[in-house]
Amino acid sequence: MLTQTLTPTYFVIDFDSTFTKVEGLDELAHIALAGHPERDAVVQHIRDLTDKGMNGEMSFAEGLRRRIELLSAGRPHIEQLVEFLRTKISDSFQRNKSFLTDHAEHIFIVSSGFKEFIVPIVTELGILPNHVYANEFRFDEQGHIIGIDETNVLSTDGGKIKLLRTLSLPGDVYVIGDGYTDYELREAGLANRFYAFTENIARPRVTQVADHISASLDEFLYDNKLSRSQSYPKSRIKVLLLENVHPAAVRAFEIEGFKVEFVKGALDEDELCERIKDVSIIGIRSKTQITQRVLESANRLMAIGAFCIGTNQIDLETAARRGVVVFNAPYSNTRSVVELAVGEMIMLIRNIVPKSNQMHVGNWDKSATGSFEVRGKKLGLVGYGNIGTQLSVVAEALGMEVYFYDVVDKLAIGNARKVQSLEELLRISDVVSLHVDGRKENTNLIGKREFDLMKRGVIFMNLARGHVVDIPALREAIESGIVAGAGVDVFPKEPKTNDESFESELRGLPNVILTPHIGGSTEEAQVNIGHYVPAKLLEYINNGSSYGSVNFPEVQLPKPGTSHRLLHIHHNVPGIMAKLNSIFANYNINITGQYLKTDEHIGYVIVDIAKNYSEEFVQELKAIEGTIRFRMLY
Ligand SMILES: NC(=O)c1ccc[n+]([C@@H]2O[C@H](COP(=O)([O-])OP(=O)(O)OC[C@H]3O[C@@H](n4cnc5c(N)ncnc54)[C@H](O)[C@@H]3O)[C@@H](O)[C@H]2O)c1
Ligand SMILES: O=C(O)CC[C@@H](O)C(=O)O
Repeated sequence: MLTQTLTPTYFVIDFDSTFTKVEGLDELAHIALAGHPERDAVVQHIRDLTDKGMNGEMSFAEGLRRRIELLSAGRPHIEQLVEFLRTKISDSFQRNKSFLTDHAEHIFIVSSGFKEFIVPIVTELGILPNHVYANEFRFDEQGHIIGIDETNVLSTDGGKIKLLRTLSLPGDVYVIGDGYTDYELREAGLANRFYAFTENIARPRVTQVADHISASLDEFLYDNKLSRSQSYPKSRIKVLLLENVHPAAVRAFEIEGFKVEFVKGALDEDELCERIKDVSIIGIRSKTQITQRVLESANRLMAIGAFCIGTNQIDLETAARRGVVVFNAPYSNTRSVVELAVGEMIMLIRNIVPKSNQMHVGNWDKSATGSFEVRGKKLGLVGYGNIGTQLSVVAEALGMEVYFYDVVDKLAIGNARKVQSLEELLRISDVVSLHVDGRKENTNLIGKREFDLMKRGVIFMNLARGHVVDIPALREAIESGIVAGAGVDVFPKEPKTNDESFESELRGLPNVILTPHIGGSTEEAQVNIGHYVPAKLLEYINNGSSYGSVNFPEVQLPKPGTSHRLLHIHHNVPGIMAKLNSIFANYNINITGQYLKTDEHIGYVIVDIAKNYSEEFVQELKAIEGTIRFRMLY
């Protein structure tokens, strides 16, 4: 942790919706009114009164009096409330217990809530009991709440102001809270700064007047250069998710405390250059092009998540040279593509599409002409990777003979047979299915020459990438009868959103199944991807692990434990490690773990250190010639 301290400063912290995620009095009503026929309505009434008070729309004293009247609670309910509040302490307060204990002498809880439930909670995190200023209940002999201590200054309008005047703190005062009454301390000149705390609730009337907005305690501590649990506050990390990725992904980043922006469609290059400026993580699918220009506009970008298999839409090399790690989901939708390919293959070879279309206009054409079984037919797979091999297994189970051609020497699975050239594969196959990756060199891999090599009456399928097939040549092959049926899921030019129309020379042809790039679009695949890709990205952001990346040296790391972890990404040129190590030696810093992986262009070194470090040490590491990016984790 950074160990700088501040000149004498007092921290005045609110309780409800700041120290805890909820409003204590609202929750007390919820507990006390269990079984009451109108519980929801009464609790809602109490919440409305709380909100009015917090927003400064109602006299505080009046709101408090009316809430207490509605409560009908007693001591046992307060005990239950305390148990409940223990589970509702704001995440960033829990993470930063050491700040609360280390600065206990300078921290005051000033709240319009009640000591009976505030003291047990805050003292567990190191707050001194005599530094808690809050209201107190009055009880009857049976322990029922019958009112509040009206002599307590906090039960009156302007109570926090009056209290702070009496405290007369001898130094700077920073107020952290979510309510208007917290801001009023600043307005009254009793505080130097007011931080609107928005981790649990952001009230526009309060944030508008705040000196700063802090989405977490880490952000407050970061602003004030105080020791904290996060080197860089997560609430400042912006995640941009495009192309309608699964809600599981949004949740994963929000739970982590990141700021998430969600966009349903893709963005074009200009829009993206603008939107990506302050983004740290971007999630896309197949439509968004992450070009060199986009990457050059992305000043803060650390990682890209391709919520799909293909990564040809991303300039992977430029990303790596800029220290941006790219992850994809290499298997999450494989099965979905295979099932669609099998379904289409059977529909096409049976000539079902024209027959179905005829039925819709009233024509009954019961004939077997031009309809075949897949059993015993030769399936030719171009590309024998994850999808190709899985399709191979399923097709064999259907009784097909499987042949494949791959540029890499691949081991045949089951009874599938490897052929030596694309030409040979095209000549022998009854069904040709493309499953190559989208590298540039595969542009127009299948054109007129290749269609001319195929058997007359072949079934042709492309569920890989649009640019792999020369579309005019495919149209010609369909019209000339070489291709008897085609299934096409991917196109050289695809609409960016569902509102754009689809233009293609393949429209209107017989026995052609056109699908809108949905090979991987099943609920199962999308939910898998929605969990898988964020997990990879978070492992990289939180831990430094690049395992599974498609453009970066892969390192799988243990958790940093109590060490500080330094991540240094550099151009792969000689001498960098020697320079790094000499800086560690000069500052007498003990290394507890070191991991290094390089590829042709970059080096990625991770160093765990046991000792506190200074800002000069960090600056020296950053200044090493050839450094691309430096990050500190703890
Ligand atoms: N339609 C969809 O919704 C959808 C869904 C998922 C994947 N895909 C696409 O499907 C394709 C295959 O995916 P995968 O997961 O099997 O990929 P993969 O990387 O596992 O396999 C691709 C295989 O193609 C081979 N290959 C590349 N170029 C070749 C060439 N010119 N000739 C022969 N072999 C070649 C590679 O060596 C590799 O074995 C990718 O293009 C992917 O983007 C589409
Ligand atoms: O869902 C997508 O946009 C892409 C699906 C597919 O082409 C992939 O590469 O996984």
